[in-house]
Amino acid sequence: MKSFPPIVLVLEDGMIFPGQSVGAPGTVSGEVVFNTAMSGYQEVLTDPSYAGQIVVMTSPMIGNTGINEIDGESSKIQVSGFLTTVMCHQPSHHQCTKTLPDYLVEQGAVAAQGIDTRSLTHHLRKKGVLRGLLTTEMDEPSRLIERASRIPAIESLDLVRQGLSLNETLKRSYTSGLEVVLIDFGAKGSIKKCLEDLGVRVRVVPPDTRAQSILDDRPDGVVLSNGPGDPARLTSIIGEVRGLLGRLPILGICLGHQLLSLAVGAKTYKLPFGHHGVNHPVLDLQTGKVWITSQNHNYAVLEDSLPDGCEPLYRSLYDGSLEGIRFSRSPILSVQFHPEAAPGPTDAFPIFSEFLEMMKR
Ligand SMILES: NC(=O)CC[C@H](N)C(=O)O
Repeated sequence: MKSFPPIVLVLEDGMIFPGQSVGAPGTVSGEVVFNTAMSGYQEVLTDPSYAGQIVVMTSPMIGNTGINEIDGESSKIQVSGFLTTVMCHQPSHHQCTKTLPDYLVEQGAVAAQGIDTRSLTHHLRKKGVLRGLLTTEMDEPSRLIERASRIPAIESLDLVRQGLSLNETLKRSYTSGLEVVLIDFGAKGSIKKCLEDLGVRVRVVPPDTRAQSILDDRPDGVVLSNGPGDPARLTSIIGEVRGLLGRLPILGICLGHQLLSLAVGAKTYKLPFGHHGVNHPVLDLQTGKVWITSQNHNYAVLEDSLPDGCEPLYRSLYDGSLEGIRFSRSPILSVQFHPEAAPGPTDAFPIFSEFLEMMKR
């Protein structure tokens, strides 16, 4: 039987969770968050919104279908660290090209199996997100705890500008005749794909692109992507988003939704332990329908801070937090959940068609 080197997760509050290393040796740090998805670990690992975070999967066994060539949301692993109870070392799936542990090692990602993810998740639910050090380099517990307490808060990190661009140029047919600019704050590949599947030409631009240069190219609409970190620290980007308001149709997704809200003067706040999973029920306030959505965020927009002309459209049925808004005077639609799913249910795909209709009008 193969043996695995020891690894520990050390939290800033002094809790220590031992496990076995199934990735590369080394030390990583970040904000520890739990994700309740039972599948879709490849999408989670490669979602740039997770930069700066160590992800705990609550599902007890991860890796059963291995890694394939198609499900990556970007070209590399983006999470800071990855924790499971049981890691599958012998996957089975017809599209599988390598095992999850082999992928973690190849990508230099620090990861653990054998972690008591249930008690860790209970702890995070009680205390809220905590900073953690995940390391194969053993030391005195007191020294490790001291190091964990010195990890910079995610709010102080410039994660969006770490160059997470989506620049693959696939040959597609643009049957709708529409062109959108996708501002890449760490965009998941599936957002671009969903738009392209609807026949939209997508031009990806970097996070610091000026509003005027986007407007000069006269696209039919702008999509503000998902991305990592605290939205409120992105002040210059929020200023540029403000410059787009009322000038063309805009769709905001997750971080994009938060930036759009901040641009109109609303406020964001940090949730106690975030929403990370694929079964989050959201109420459509217009129709009374419930959508099951894919979610990954630690911040939310404060509903009470929305200005006039900006109405709540969706609300979380877990904690009542705001999940989407619409503007009465301009074609702007903005959602906190992930209409592109990946991983997760596709209930919210119609958000993209609704945006297309806005652009056509
Ligand atoms: N997926 C995202 O875009 C996440 C947005 C933001 N970083 C948050 O945690 O709330």
